[in-house]
Amino acid sequence: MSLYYEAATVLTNPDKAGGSLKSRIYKKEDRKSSPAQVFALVTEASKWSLVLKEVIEKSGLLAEERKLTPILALLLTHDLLVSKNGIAAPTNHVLKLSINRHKARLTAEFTKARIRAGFSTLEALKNAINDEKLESQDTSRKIPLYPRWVRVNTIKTTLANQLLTTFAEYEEVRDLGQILSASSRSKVYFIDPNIPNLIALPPKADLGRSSAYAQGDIIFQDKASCFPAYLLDVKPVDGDVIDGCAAPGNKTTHLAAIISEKTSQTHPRSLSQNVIAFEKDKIRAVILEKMVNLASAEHIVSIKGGYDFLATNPDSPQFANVGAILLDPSCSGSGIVGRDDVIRMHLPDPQSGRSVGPKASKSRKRKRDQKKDHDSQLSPTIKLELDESIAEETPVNEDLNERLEALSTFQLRILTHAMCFPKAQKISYSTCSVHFEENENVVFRALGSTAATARGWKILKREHQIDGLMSWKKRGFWDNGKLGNDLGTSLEERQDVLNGCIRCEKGTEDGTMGFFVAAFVRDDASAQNGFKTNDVRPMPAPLDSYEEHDYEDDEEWDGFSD
Ligand SMILES: C[S@@+](CC[C@H](N)C(=O)[O-])C[C@H]1O[C@@H](n2cnc3c(N)ncnc32)[C@H](O)[C@@H]1O
Repeated sequence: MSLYYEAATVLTNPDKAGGSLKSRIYKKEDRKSSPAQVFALVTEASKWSLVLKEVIEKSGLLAEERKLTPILALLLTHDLLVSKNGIAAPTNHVLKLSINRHKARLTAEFTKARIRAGFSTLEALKNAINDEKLESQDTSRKIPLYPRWVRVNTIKTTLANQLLTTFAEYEEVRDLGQILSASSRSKVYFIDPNIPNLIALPPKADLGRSSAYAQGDIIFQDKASCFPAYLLDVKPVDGDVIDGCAAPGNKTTHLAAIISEKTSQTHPRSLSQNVIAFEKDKIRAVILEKMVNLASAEHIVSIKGGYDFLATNPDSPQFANVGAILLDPSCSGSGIVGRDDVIRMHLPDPQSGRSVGPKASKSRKRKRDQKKDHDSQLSPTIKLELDESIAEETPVNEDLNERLEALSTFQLRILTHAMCFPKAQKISYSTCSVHFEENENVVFRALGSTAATARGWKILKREHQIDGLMSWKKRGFWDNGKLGNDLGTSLEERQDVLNGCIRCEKGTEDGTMGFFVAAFVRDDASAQNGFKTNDVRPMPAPLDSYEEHDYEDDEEWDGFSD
């Protein structure tokens, strides 16, 4: 099979093979062309596809060359007009013959398209395409740009060291906006002012094959996802830390990094503080283990794979030293943003140019007999994920209200369960949801629970939060219709709780996903003494209890990401 047929098969994906574009190309063994050649053709042709789609449509190529599908036409036109080496096929190859017949018309349409786009030379057009300037003008593209957030893994390295090595050729910019508008080739970084050891790179910065990433020196993690471990502000005096819902492990490894940094400052030789990471889903627990090992956090993290955090007994001696708990339970995922490291291939309309060209009427006659091309039925734009990534959460859309009720019941159970650990002094609760039901609603109901009142759990007020988050402006909100007013709190207390809640919005200049986090601390003086853990056990699961999501991403793990 020729390079073009092979590349077209990768794009149409008739076997419905899962995985990213890279894994589909590089893992398939029975291919004649080299994977690098197929990958280069597909990615380069995608970059040019906005322009070439127009060229092909105006030339009437597809109306005349019935052997060509829109994808084949795009790949061949790319090599004919843009590639230095031209069409990679013998002179008498059927595909080469069919595209070469239209060389004059395609070249003329290409020149007109370039001039219409405002570029006086081919070189200027090439530069604009490489800098994705045409893509960013494409109005069909609604995904806002997000930076590529990179957390430096301080278990293995330091920010200063990474800036001198991995990012040695990069230049620092002082404004996140410069990062958001930078092209993927720009070597610029921005040091985040809120979270230590976090930097932002241009949205499509490709570090997935860098040795720093492969060795676990850097971790791709959204800024908002770094808030919970940082807000928990674990210190050596806090003892062990539980991560109740850990996979794929971004927050677990962040907790481990914070512990390792603080311990090396205070007790350089001893590391008696552990993170106990629970993950109910066995497949995701394997991913968690890989991530913990890659981050070199295995001496700090003890993984409880396949364990339900809700089934733990808080009074068990193994948790006697647990002083802090991080909870990032399953949620609707409504705050998740589609990452922008996908490539888009804009396909020419197979019906275009039917009236163009001398053979158009003849080809119309043949129309009914013609077997429909497989890829002519594809959507006009194919989106392909470049790299594999394991999401922290899988968004769900169906039956939203019912889903939110079941999820918030589960989230409240898990939070009130955490409040029962006798030595725990701090808890962080987070979701990547934008819904009040899963966020402030859960916080208020947890604060009103017997578990909280018996043990004196309060919201961590804004003024007591760690500096980088105290200064964060977006705070919790109140939704009148969704939680009764009878909470037994004054308006002032309610406002204190809302101010303690931290929100991130997606699609803003902050460059984060939609996210929520709040922390709780124990105030022993206000605890209603005399309760035993059993008295304050959280409510039993309701009939329509939360059911685990079907995680789509349980295929072979190929690196970790947000
Ligand atoms: C939102 S994800 C956690 C993301 C993770 N904190 C991170 O930053 O990479 C929620 C995880 O909790 C797990 N989970 C849900 N209920 C659980 C339970 N009762 N006990 C332990 N793990 C649970 C899910 O399988 C899922 O992997």
